[in-house]
Amino acid sequence: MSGSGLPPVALSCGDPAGIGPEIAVGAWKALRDSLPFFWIGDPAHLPEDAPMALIDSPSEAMAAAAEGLPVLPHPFPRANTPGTPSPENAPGVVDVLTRAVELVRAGEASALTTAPIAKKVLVDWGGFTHPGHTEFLADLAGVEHVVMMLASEELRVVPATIHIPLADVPSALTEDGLEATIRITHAALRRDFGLLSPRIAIAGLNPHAGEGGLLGAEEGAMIAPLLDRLRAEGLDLIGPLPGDTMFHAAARAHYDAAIAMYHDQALIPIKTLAFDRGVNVTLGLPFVRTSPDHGTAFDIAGRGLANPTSLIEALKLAHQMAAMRAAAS
Ligand SMILES: NC(=O)C1=CN([C@@H]2O[C@H](COP(=O)(O)OP(=O)(O)OC[C@H]3O[C@@H](n4cnc5c(N)ncnc54)[C@H](O)[C@@H]3O)[C@@H](O)[C@H]2O)C=CC1
Ligand SMILES: NCC(=O)COP(=O)(O)O
Repeated sequence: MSGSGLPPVALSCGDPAGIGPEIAVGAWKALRDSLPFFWIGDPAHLPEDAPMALIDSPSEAMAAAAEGLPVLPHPFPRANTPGTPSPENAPGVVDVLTRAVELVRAGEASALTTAPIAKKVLVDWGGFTHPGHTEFLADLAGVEHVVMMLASEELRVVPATIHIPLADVPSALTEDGLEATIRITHAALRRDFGLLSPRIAIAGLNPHAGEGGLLGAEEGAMIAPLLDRLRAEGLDLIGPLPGDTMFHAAARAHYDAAIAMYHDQALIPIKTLAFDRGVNVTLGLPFVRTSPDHGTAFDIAGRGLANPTSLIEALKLAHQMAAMRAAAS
């Protein structure tokens, strides 16, 4: 237990050939006195000079943090080569993730923060059958619909469809799916972000939100009628708005979160505004999960260039959400 009375946050190693190991050490340096967390992975995959403290159980993390990054060891078959993912190590990345979830679900960890994985590496070599953590965690938890939110001080944004080809977006956008996304987002803004009457903006799919049907039909046929129905229940919804103009500073002042129709419509604005500080949060799971907004950054791994700030923000948000849920229960 920490000073807050909560167990520590579990941090999965992600792909060890990416920047995960070095930013975990950076996060420990920043948070060692304020936020208990532990890293699950192979200690031999950490940078050579990294201060670390091996632990046998998450309950030892708080005390161990005085010495170094608390590490719950999970041996991998191969040594690490930063920048070059190893086929032999790929199954271990998935095992660590599964082990971290088990610790959270057993109450030994208060929340899960994940370091980045390379999806294709895990699908090709790791027996992974999902396009990302979000879908994998939903499956592990037995939840049908979860929501990906990217959060920063400047903007919170949610893609209504996630890791699918752009060509599949129109058929994947269903009224039921969008309704679930709006409801889960609304509930999370209240529960996890303390916003009693959240204002949510919803993007259109097409240029100019369809321009009255001239540039696309989805807005008039599905999105606008759904928003009208939910507004009648009292939800504070704006839209459908043109995706190209809803993210400038003055527009952002009118909402607490924006729901976009596809991955890049959502992630381009937040990564432009706050790439080094954005946090990816999965909403709708029975436990808290956050992650940095960036990926494995194989191009700079092991070179001392990686910025740990997004991971630090992810750990802080995980701890804060776990504390809010504990206080409310
Ligand atoms: N949550 C997760 O597990 C995520 C995983 N990915 C995965 O990461 C892999 C690489 O994806 P990319 O599109 O190249 O995105 P990326 O975020 O890994 O890299 C994009 C650019 O930003 C730089 N960068 C990223 N994080 C940085 C940091 N902390 N400090 C300094 N520079 C940083 C990289 O060097 C690169 O130039 C893909 O396989 C993708 O699936 C991508 C996003 C999230
Ligand atoms: N672009 C966001 C991303 O790929 C993160 O996905 P996930 O692994 O958190 O599902």
